[in-house]
Formats: sequence, C-alpha cells, structure tokens
Amino acid sequence: MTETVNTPNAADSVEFPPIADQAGPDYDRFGVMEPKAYDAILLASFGGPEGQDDVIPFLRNVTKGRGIPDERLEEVATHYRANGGVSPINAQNRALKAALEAELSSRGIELPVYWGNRNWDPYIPQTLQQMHDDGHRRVLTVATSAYSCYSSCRQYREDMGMALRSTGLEGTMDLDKARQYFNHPGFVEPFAEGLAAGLKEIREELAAAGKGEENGGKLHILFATHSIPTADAEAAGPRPLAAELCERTGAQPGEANGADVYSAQHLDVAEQILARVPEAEGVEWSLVYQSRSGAPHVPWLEPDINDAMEDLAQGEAGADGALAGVVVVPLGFVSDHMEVVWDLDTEAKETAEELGLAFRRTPTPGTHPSFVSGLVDIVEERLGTREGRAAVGCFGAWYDVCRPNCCSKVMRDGTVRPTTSAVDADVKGTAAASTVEG
Ligand SMILES: CC1=C(CCC(=O)O)c2cc3nc(cc4[nH]c(cc5[nH]c(cc1n2)c(C)c5CCC(=O)O)c(CCC(=O)O)c4C)C(CCC(=O)O)=C3C
Ligand SMILES: [Fe+2]
Repeated sequence: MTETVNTPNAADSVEFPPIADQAGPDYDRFGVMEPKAYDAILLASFGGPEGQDDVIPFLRNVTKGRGIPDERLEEVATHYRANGGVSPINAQNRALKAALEAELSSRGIELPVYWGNRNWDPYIPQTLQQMHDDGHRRVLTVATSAYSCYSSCRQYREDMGMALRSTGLEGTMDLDKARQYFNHPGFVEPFAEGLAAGLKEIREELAAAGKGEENGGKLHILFATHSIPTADAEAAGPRPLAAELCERTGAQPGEANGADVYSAQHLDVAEQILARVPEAEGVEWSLVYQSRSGAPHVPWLEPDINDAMEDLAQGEAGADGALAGVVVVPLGFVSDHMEVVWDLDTEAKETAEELGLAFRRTPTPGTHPSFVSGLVDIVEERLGTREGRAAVGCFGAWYDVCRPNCCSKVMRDGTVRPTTSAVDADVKGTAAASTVEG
C-alpha cells in the first residue's frame, strides 16, 4: 500500500511505503515488541561530508524539499569548510560501530553491525542491499538519535521504509527499530561524569582568577539540545504525556510536567544528570536550544543558547557582575559532530568570551563504555536475552514502536503529514511494562 505524501515542496512529493514492523502481529499493544532472533544490526545515522566537494551535495540532501533558504545553506557550508569540508560524524560512527562490535562479541553475541546514513555515503538503501546480499533477513536498527521528534525517530522509520522500497526488498526482510534511549542509564551516566569534571575544571579556573564562588562568582549550567519547530515538538506526543507516564511509573514529573514531549524528555534527563552530580547542588541551570534553521516566521523552540547567555549576563545573576561562568552540557547529542564542535565550541564559546564568562563544554557519550554497553543492553532486550527495560527519570522505558501519529511531521500550513496505514497501525503504547531505576 502506498500513499503520496505532501511535502512543503509539492514538486518533491515522495511515496512512503509501509514500514515493515509497525502493524506486525508480534506487537503486543503495549509499546513493547516480542523478542526476535535478529541476525544483524543496522547502525543508522545522519551522515556527513568527507571533503570540500561533498559539502553542498550533502547539504542539498539534508534539506531536500524542506525549503531551507540558500543563504542558510551557504552559512552552514562555512562550518564544514572551516573543518576541511569534513564532518566529524562519520569517524565517530565508525568508532561507535567498532565499539558495538567489540561489546557484542565480548558478550558472545554473534550479530554483525552494518552502518548506513540518511544523508551521505554509505546510504541506508545501499547498506540494506548489502545486508540482504549477505543473507540477513531480520534486522534491528539502532539510530544515533536519543530523543523523540520527527528527525530523531519517525524519519528513521521512513528512511527504512523508503530503503526497502527503493531496493525492491520490501516483503523480503523484517526491519525493526530499537527504542529511543534518552533516559537509558547508559546515555545519562556519561553526561553526569562530564558535568562533574566540567564543574571541577571551571571552578579551578575561576578560583585562580579570583572569580570563584568564594568571591561571589556564580556558575550556571546550560543543558543544550537541537532546536526544532515548536509544532514538531508538540507532535512528538501529547502535552500531558509526562504526567500520565510518570503516574504509571510512580515517579514525579518534575520540570518535565506540562512541557511538549521533546522538551519534557530533555528536562527529565537534565534532572537525572543533576541528581548524579553532588557538585552541581545549588547551581542554577536551564534548558537551552541551538542550531535553529528554517524561515524566521516559523516558531522554533527557544531560548537560543547565545540569547540565553546574554540574558543571564544582563539579568539578576549578571547584574552585579556575579555570573562568572557557564558549563554547557550537550545532552541532546550522541557524539561531538558538527552541531557540537561548531555551534557550541565555536559560536557559543565566542558569545561567552564576549560576555566575559568562563566556558566549559562537557563531552557527549561518543564511545563511552556505559553508552556502548547501554545500547547493547537494548539490543539484548529485543533479542529476549535480557530481563527488564532500564530507564531513569519519570517516563520509564520508551516505546519499541511509536504510538499512532507520534513524531509526525507538521507541515508549514499546520497540517500533519499523513502517514501510511502501517505507521498508523492500531497500536496503543504505554510505559507500564518498563522498569524504572534511580
Ligand atoms: C533534532 C535534531 C538533531 C538531533 C538528533 C540527531 O542527532 O539526529 C539533529 C542532528 C544533526 N543535524 C545535523 C546537520 C544538519 N541539520 C540540519 C537541519 C535540521 N536539523 C533538525 C533537527 C535535528 N538535527 C531540523 C528540524 C532541521 C531543519 C529541517 C531539516 O532539514 O530537517 C541541517 C540543514 C542546514 C541547517 O542547519 O539549517 C544540517 C546540515 C547533523 C550532522 C552534523 C555533522 O555533520 O557533523 C546532526 C547529527
Ligand atoms: Fe540537524
């Protein structure tokens, strides 16, 4: 079954085939899939250019049909150009693939890991074809995106569905996607470790300069994630979801209560990171957004990290010159790719310097052993070789399969892009079957 889908640019209409698993008989109506004997893993990522000649073709792939203005493309191109036209993301994915292979093999799990991208070579369809040629038929996709929104979740399922169609492999392979892991302890722990170290370093630097807390110098922790259109954030899930899911796990929604699901997940993770870092006690913090693109009249999540630093420096904390430094925790990102090394390490750092603030950016999970081991735990959940579905914070383990309409793409005219009946399968997710730790 195929439906023609509206994109903002009608000329770019694409056909979305059904995505193999969404209406499968093994879906138990509770967001948890029955274990399966997968025979390979697809590490799915964003992809990035490998040289100057790749930059513009890559950016055109990323923005295909989305109406990103040319000036914005040129501006983003300079971020890559400054780095020799190379995004750090591919090297990071090769390292993650190797780390996953090592962890799987140390647990005696014989599953090969393949790597495919949405926007650059190796593309997901060519990788899928290779997997098929190598005899694999039951594939579990692990994506390098932790949270729930169109770009991080549903779009990967669309990528998988379109790849099955374009390769002609539809119906010959079983292709499932692992759950979003923003609140898996293996994802949260590396950030906590990084925040503890970042606070220690910035305190030493400020103390040496006579601007430490003992002299009234204040610190602020900025948890940074990718901005998305507010409409997409709302579409990640219904607004009272935090309270509803938290009620089921018996936890308090905290800061997450009442926020859109995308922001709520980040607020919940920020609180979980803080709860693991005693050194952060009493330090003020906020969730900020970065890397906005798109037309200026379309509302995206705010505040932008640079505006937030200016407001902080000019506000109550800064008025008496008390704000001395910021520690930026890039909790929205899996690795130190271009959005991190440019938008944070270059732009946000420069803003901090202009404002006279000390600046520390803490690490992303990358190939941290807790993160790699956490991803393999999730693979084992799906293989049925591991009991329980670990999660910290108030939500519980996220759905193995999205709820109907979850993470849909909101069009510029405000309508939700229709999905295939397979994606819209009559399923009702709940976090009830998950375990909550910490
Ligand atoms: C939520 C989210 C994540 C985090 C989750 C995840 O990690 O998946 C993420 C990651 C990334 N975003 C990346 C790069 C880009 N994102 C763009 C554009 C956009 N991102 C969006 C959202 C996200 N993006 C959105 C709503 C847009 C506009 C509309 C669109 O086009 O969908 C553009 C276009 C130009 C511009 O910035 O305007 C580029 C070049 C790279 C690669 C970096 C590298 O090369 O190292 C990575 C990992
Ligand atoms: Fe992006």
